[in-house]
Amino acid sequence: MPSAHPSSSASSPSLAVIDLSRADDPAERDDFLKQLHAAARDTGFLYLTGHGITEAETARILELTRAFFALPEADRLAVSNLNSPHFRGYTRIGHELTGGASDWRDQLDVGAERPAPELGPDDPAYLWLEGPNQWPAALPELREAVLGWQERLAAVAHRLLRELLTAIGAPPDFFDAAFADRPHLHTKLIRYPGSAPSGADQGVGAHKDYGFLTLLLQDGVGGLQVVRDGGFVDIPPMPGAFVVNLGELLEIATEGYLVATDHRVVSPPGAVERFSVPFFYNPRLDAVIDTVPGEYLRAAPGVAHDASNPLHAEYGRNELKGWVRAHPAVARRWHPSLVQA
Ligand SMILES: O=C(O)CCC(=O)C(=O)O
Ligand SMILES: [Fe+2]
Repeated sequence: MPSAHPSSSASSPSLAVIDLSRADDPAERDDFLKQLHAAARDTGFLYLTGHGITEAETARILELTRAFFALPEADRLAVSNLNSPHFRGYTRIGHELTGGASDWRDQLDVGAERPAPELGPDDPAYLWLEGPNQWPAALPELREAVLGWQERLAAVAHRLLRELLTAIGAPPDFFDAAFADRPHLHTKLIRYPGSAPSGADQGVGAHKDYGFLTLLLQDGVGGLQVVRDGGFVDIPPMPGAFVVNLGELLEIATEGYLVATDHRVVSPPGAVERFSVPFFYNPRLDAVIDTVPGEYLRAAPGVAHDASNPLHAEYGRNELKGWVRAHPAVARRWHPSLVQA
């Protein structure tokens, strides 16, 4: 039974290692589903192997991520997200907020490449989240590489989501319509530039992801932590594995049976840089997520209410909530009506 005790920290928890290739082996399938069910239910976090993404692909995306952040600041600021009503582009270090405090990281937000929507006054504001990306002129190969990566990971996430539904005894195609045509894919290239001069160690503050599934590629530095038994525990990098976690929409859809778990990144020490590339697999913005049917519901506790973080079953609303909270300067510039005075 694969169970990881990753190398770097003696206190690291055992996080399940789920080998997706076992899903296709009739002799292994039942055990695979049992393990996936337990991992999703237990922490909502797991290591995913057997996903079919090659070492060369992951090396390439990390290499380009490093290359992006090595560009002169002027080249990065040329694609600032302040230019984008769609929250796409570059956020400078310290300009993203989580829990009201600055995250000590910079990042490039990318999504599905689509034209800017033409919206009327009655259209939901979350449709602004669709639109074109901003790409750095100084690194022309980034566009094709990131969009290709995003499509590859979407296919893995799609398989995994269907297996997860099967694992809890639900119809595997339950979300297919919600994801059809225009899934809201999102990829972030991130750099954590070491400790903040203030001494604060918030790489990214504790949060839940807003959508369905996150597939995270992290380099070898470490710093990711998840809540467990009331405290934070390290999720060390595991070569060849993605860290997968569940987002708020899966918690809503399963009435709290599956949970979106709080996680954060502690800044690397001193001048050590850490790079990571989370990919967020999300449905159409206008999808309204119904409860997934199944026997499992007998054990579902209901969604936990947190007044500081209202959850919305209309996916676009839930996603927009997150963007406005994390990037208030973009919201103030382009969508002032969404920002409370
Ligand atoms: O960089 C990481 O390891 C995690 C980032 C994360 O949780 C996020 O951006 O939602
Ligand atoms: Fe996250």
